[in-house]
Amino acid sequence: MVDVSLWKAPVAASPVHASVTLPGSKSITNRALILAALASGPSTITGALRSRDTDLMIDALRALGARIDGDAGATTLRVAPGDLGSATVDCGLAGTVMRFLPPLAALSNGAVAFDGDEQARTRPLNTILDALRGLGVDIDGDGLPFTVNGHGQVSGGVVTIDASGSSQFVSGLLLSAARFDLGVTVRHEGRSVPSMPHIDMTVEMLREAGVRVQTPGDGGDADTWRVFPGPVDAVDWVIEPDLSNATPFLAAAAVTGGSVGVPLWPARTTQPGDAIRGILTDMGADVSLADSTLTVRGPRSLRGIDVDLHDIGELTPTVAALAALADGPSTLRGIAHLRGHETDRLAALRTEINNLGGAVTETDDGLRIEPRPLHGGAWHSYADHRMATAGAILGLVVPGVEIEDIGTTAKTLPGFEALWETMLKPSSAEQIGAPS
Ligand SMILES: O=C(O)C1=C[C@@H](OP(=O)(O)O)[C@@H](O)[C@H](O)C1
Ligand SMILES: C=C(OP(=O)(O)O)C(=O)O
Repeated sequence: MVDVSLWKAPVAASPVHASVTLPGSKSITNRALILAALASGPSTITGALRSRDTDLMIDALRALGARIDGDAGATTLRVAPGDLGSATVDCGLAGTVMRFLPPLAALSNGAVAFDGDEQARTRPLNTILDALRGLGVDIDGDGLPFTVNGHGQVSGGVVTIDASGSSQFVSGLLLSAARFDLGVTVRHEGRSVPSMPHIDMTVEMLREAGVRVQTPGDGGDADTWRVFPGPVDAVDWVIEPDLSNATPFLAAAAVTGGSVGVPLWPARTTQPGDAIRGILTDMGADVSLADSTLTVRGPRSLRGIDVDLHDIGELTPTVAALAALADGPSTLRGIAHLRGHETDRLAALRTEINNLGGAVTETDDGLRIEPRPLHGGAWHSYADHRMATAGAILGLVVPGVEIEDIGTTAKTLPGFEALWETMLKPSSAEQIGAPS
């Protein structure tokens, strides 16, 4: 149920100067959990994110038969694979749970019943269920709720899908495919696949677990990914900080003319959040990476931007908030698929920024944002963690922004309000820590 209480977004009385340490990446944590549950021995996961999306994944894998040691909130997890059996899975509103788990559930010996939040029922899902049917899996239903009737084995083989709605359809099939009799060859046909770095993340993590993968980039056909059958090795995973969750904090420096540093920024990563460096630079901020800390120094005023976010759609709410505060117009393109995210993010951003006096129009594949003086008002978050954090960015410089259901940030960043409020304290340049 949506919490309709309002959180008064704090205004930055002066430029923000802070160091903010972020917890682990949602996307890497949930992939590591899946691979650990399919592995041939016990794995450890260090620096795991504990949030609604990752706890739903942990609960589901435990219900399916994996043993996961680590109390509520523990960021070091020991995962021992077990025999997979009947289970009930709550997907919440998590794309990674609803799309990564059905292929794994197909390997179980028993019926695995999936459901989730009411709002999750409208997220695109049938592509992966149809793909699994094409690979020999018995499934009742075409969307939430649905049941995967596992028979302990999946034939696998070649399947053609339209993954233009979500990269998670491809990632989900690839993650479990080494355990299918024939592995899998996924061919995409349709408009281009979004969020390609997330598929690269999947491929990289599979290879780290000793799985043989062929991609379009290494001799395979265009838009085709192949996972060969074989064991999944146990790995001691170390999770990078969540760079998408870092973006609102970096934006705080950009919109207040301050400076924010994020330690433990990886030198090389498949996380889309890394692209915030180029975006903030193009908007006029000074961005530097030294001694593993990414530091953003805000300009006197931000420039508008014309940017294709097709590969990095997750960053759209942050970029839209930045653009609404820039001194010239912006165009965000390549993100039609955001209409199937936690909420229709294009409609939500247009509506909420315009409610504060903005001038945002929706295009076929994105947003056009004209700068306007903004005023305070209620900001609806639509159970979308990134809508809530986008409102917080605006609230730093627009007095009177009140955010509905700030607790929805717990989807990927529990404790967001405390981290945000601490960032605004004068002493916070010293260190703001993630929970350990
Ligand atoms: O694989 C992943 O971990 C994700 C892939 C992307 O999904 P889409 O391809 O549906 O945009 C991204 O937006 C989501 O937050 C996480
Ligand atoms: C789209 C997102 O999440 P999900 O994994 O639920 O698709 C997101 O975190 O921006």
